[in-house]
Amino acid sequence: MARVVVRIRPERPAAVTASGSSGSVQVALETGLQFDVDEVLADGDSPEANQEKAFQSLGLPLLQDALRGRSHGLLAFGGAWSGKSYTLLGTHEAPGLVPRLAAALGETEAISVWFSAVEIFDDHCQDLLATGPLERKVPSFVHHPRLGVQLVGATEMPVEQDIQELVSFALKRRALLRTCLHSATNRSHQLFTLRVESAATSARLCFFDLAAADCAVPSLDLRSLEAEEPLGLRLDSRLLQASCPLTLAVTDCITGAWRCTVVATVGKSAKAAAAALSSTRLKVASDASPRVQRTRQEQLSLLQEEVVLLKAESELALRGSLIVEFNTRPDQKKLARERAKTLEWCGLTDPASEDDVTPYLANMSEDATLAGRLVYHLPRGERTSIGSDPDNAVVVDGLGVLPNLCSIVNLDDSKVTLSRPDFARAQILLNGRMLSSESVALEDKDRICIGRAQLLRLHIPKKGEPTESDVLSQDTSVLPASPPELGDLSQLCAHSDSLRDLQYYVKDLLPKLAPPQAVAILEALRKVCYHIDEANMITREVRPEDHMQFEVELVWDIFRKPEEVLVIRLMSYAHSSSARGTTPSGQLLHYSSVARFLERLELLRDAHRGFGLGFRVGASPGRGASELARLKDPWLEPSISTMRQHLTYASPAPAPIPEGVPELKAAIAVLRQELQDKSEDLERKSEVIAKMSEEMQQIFKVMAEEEEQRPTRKVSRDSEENCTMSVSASSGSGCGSESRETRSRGFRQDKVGRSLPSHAPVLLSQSSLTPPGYYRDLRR
Ligand SMILES: Nc1ncnc2c1ncn2[C@@H]1O[C@H](COP(=O)(O)OP(=O)(O)OP(=O)(O)O)[C@@H](O)[C@H]1O
Repeated sequence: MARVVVRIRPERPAAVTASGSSGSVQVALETGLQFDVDEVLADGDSPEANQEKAFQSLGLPLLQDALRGRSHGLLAFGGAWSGKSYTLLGTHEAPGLVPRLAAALGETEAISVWFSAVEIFDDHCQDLLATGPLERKVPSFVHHPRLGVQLVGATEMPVEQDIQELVSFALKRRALLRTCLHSATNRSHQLFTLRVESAATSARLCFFDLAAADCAVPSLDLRSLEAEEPLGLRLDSRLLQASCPLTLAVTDCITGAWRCTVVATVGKSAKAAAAALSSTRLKVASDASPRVQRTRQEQLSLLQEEVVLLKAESELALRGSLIVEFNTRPDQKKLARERAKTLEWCGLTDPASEDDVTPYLANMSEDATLAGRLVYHLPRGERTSIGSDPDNAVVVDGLGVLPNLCSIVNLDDSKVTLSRPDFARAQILLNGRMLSSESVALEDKDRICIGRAQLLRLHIPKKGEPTESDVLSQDTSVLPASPPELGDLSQLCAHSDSLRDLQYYVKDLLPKLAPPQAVAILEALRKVCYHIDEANMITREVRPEDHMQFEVELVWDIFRKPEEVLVIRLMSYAHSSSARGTTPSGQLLHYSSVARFLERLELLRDAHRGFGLGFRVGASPGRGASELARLKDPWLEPSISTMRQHLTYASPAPAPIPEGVPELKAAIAVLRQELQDKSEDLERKSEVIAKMSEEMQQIFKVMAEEEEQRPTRKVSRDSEENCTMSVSASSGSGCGSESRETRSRGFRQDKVGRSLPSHAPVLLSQSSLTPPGYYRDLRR
């Protein structure tokens, strides 16, 4: 409940009478209205004594609250010139509540006091302590659910010096109105705040100098207070509707969050006194309890926490909206269906794959971006078949992959077995070795090489989660890292066709060498033979008709490095027919070192890929391939003379480059001129041809007419003479410019001087139509 005090100026109106003692005073008006208040301050003649009395009554409770860390609001209601500002601020001679409180707080140790002054006018706020242009500083009131209403953006000055200077600075900047009664009356509401900070507490003392109802726009609506409804509830609804700065500013005072004091000042006007005393009916929401005031540091950390939360919330909201947008896009469902279908077709999905215990095969690749991209789950209790046949659960296509290569069975998510038919023994390697029997139990992280196309690694989650390095491992070596045992020779030979061909030779050789050297040679042989087998597989698949085969030979210089002891030869086994049958006769195509062979193997792999795409690769050695074709053939070794020939003659000789740019430019200019001359000449010639063909048309027409008239026409000798004379007169103009007289008589002269009828065919002279040299040019 707010404490209500009435202050009556010395010149009190006769209409106001007060009776009763402190704590229960009745103020009555002539009109009959009565108000119960807590205290009445009737001013006497001494201004200083009056102000001191007002401080004792109104100021001390505020001082005690501030020192205890409680905020307190004081609302001053009253008519124009009733003494509101006088009560709050006073004068230099008789300071009001604010300067007295500031002085009292300043005397207390370990407390700092800050002063701010804000004007609320016509629903706008202005900072009265701002030193720049007013419009640059626009403070505002912000309602925080836990910290209450906060004044943001107002200048706060530390109260270290005389506060009167700050007060008079602020008062000079407020909006005033000149009326017929008063020289200047307050047109706006003002809020003066003392923020009191100590190490443990933080409190605010807010003083509202509320303008008289008839002077301010808008003002607090006091009429509804007469209905004695709880103002707190009413203001809450107004808060929601209007966010009026004044309403926001007083919210904490009258909703019970802060303690509140109401001062009704009574001046000379009886009407204004009635309006002011109406404020004494102000009721604070009874169930509200004063809010615990937090220190500045606590407020700061609370706000920082909220900023983090709000950021997270907005981020969450943004992501949520993105997910909703993504999911509601019309093509998403269709795309998801198609993706699921594709994965199903590839054998890459299974309902069981959703749990975390189903074993799976993941591909290994030297390229880290491709490693682990293919994951084949092995459903529990099912047989997962692997091969190039589309009916298999896992379809793998590529070199050395048979239609039905092997199958893997997941028995109970921890026991997994692999079985393969006997004919596929060379096409499946488990950890670099062939399977000793048709069916074996697999272990976690076993490497399974499918033909020469795919290297897969088994993961059994129940036996340990694969690490990231497991999945992205770029170690794609198929053969085991451990060196072979000398006693393993027959098993190694069983792995490899090429090594099997050498087995008797190697068996003889190895006992003659020191054990380390023997192991090193065996290891080198194992690696090389593995690659030779691949080269032979490619060769058989891509060009079976050429019967070519790569083989290993050992150079009998065993003190060199093992790789240098081995050489690779390419043989061609054309079959020759004889009476005994068909016998292979080998022809050596070339030798190469291991390093060179490995380079060639890369080319062969490319050729195999191209073959898969339908390209014909290489030139057959037995079909008299051209030298150039041999050069491009990755199997064949071109002779030195072929290469030299190719380098010398195959590419065209480069055009001589002019020594300097000026010469080049001159050459271009000459060529351009020649081109222009030729095109002009061509134009002239085409004009002439057009004219000639026109003339020819005329001639043919005339001939046709002549033909029709021939029997009736006869030329007289006399007429012929006339014609000759006439033509002589016009000589020099040529036949093309025959005279009017000649034509008028129907005759003209031919080339040899004979007279002809004017419509007879005529050979045009060179001088009349053609340019000089035309016929010469034509002959060219
Ligand atoms: N109790 C008082 N004793 C002596 N002088 C007073 C008293 N109250 C007010 N005055 C004087 O009356 C004049 C008007 O007072 P004040 O400005 O405080 O009124 P106000 O209610 O704030 O008016 P407005 O709302 O119109 O601005 C001032 O010069 C002030 O000094």
